[in-house]
Amino acid sequence: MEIFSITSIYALGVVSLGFLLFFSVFAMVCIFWLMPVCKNNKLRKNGFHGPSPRFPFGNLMEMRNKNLHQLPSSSSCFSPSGDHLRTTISHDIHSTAFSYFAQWRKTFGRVFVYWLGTEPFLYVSEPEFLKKVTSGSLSKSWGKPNVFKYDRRPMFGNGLVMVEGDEWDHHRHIIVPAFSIKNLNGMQNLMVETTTNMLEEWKKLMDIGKHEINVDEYIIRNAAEIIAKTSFGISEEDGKMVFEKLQTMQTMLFKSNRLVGVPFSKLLSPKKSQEAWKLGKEIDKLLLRIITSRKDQACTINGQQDLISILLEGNKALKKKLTTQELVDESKTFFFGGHETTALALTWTLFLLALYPQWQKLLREEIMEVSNGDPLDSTMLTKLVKMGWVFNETLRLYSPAPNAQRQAREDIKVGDIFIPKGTNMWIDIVAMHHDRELWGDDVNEFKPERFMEHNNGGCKHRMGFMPFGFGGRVCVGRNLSITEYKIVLSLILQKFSFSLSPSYLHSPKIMLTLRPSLGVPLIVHPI
Ligand code: HEM
Repeated sequence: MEIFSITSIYALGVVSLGFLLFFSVFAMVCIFWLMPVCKNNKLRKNGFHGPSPRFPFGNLMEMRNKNLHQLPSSSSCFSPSGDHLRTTISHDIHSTAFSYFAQWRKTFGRVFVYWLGTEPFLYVSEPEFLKKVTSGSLSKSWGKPNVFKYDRRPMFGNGLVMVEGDEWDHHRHIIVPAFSIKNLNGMQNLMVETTTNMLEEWKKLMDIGKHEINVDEYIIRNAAEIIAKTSFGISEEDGKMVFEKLQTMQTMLFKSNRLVGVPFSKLLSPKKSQEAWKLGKEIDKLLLRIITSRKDQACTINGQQDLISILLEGNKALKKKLTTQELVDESKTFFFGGHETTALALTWTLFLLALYPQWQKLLREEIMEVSNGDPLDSTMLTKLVKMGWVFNETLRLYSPAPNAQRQAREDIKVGDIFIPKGTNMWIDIVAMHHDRELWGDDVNEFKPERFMEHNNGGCKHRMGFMPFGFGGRVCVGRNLSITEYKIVLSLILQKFSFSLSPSYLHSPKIMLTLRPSLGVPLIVHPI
């Protein structure tokens, strides 16, 4: 009897395990296959087509293979004369850095469906479509894709870039005043001071006969130092630590061969995921120490409060305050969002000005006209009009933020367009900035003067030029980046002239942001 009951318990256990296994497999098939297929069928039924996905990678393998065939265009094989470089380097980066999208666009049009793993994405590079499905009251129907939330958490936490709905409203309301023109003006001396130190380093290199400088490395460190001081008033050492940890984390999280959307892909590189989360925690700890020490005492730089002090003060006055962890996440967001994008705008500008020395000359003359040799102040910065055109043209050709993503939080119906709840959207900013139909035949030429008469560079659609995003979620740091850009570029142009090094290889690549993946070596000379 006893033996019978042990056997039956054993059998029951095996059967339960069998059922559990069956239901787990069934649930996985449903979540990772049937549900996405269902979503995809709905999209197709509503007229959205695209390349055929393969389980479990979707179109990831095709994307990888298509990009492997695109080699960087080498300038080192040619004589480094300016004219020659101008004809060998192409600004048509959409067809090289994003060749998969460029090819699918030719086949399926400006809006189509492609898959990252088991996640279907509605690819959008048509401004009118984007306007229709996101403007007005529909803006609140979109959030940020869940599939990226886990990946990006160590970097942005639950900061402004990631939050949604009422929580986003609340965060944005507290943060926007910190970026007021008055606050930004107070940060200018610090930007000048930090950049002057960087340029002294360049001068020292030249004094020992070294004229080739990898400017991208200096520019990004300078931008990190500026944001560390203007945001948190933190020491150079702490700033350097946050910067280095963020850089390592970014390399780990956003290497191009990531398997986004592929079920259980994290298990393939558990060490890297763990390491990134560990770095995220270390940065949190450091920022937490800074914020806690600040709670009672505001920090001033040149008599001006830094961003975190302004945030803390704004927070004190509110009924519903940001928690300490939310403040840490916002600080991380400022740090990351605040240095990389501006540094890239400056780096790509130096590359373009090296390629087009006539614009270097024009900008130098403009700085002299406006400042008369005196240190630049905020009124003078607004008068650097041509520099503003160069800024816009650089952001158009080499947009540091190459795309934006959304996920529909509810069914969206506009006219005959139907987008089911849960649909991801991939907005290809680079494609719109390089679209011949929107910009004309000179779309891939560097022509800052196109911004002379129109703020949107004469683009045929208002939303065809959107380096800072669109709608309510437009970049909060826009004015900070323009101020920093004008100050750093003016100081460089006043002291040095530069051309592209023969060792330069043109290799724009996406790693969350759009980077010159092999650096920007310039030959620099004092004026
Ligand atoms: C040239 C420089 C910059 C570029 C090209 C840029 C680009 C962008 C873009 C495209 C978005 C929209 C993303 C989306 O819709 O998903 C965005 C949002 C944001 N940016 Fe920037 N950005 C720059 C500088 C900065 C700076 C200096 C800061 C802060 C110190 C900053 C902080 C943010 C934040 C917090 C958001 C989220 C806004 C929200 O969702 O409400 N950015 N940026």
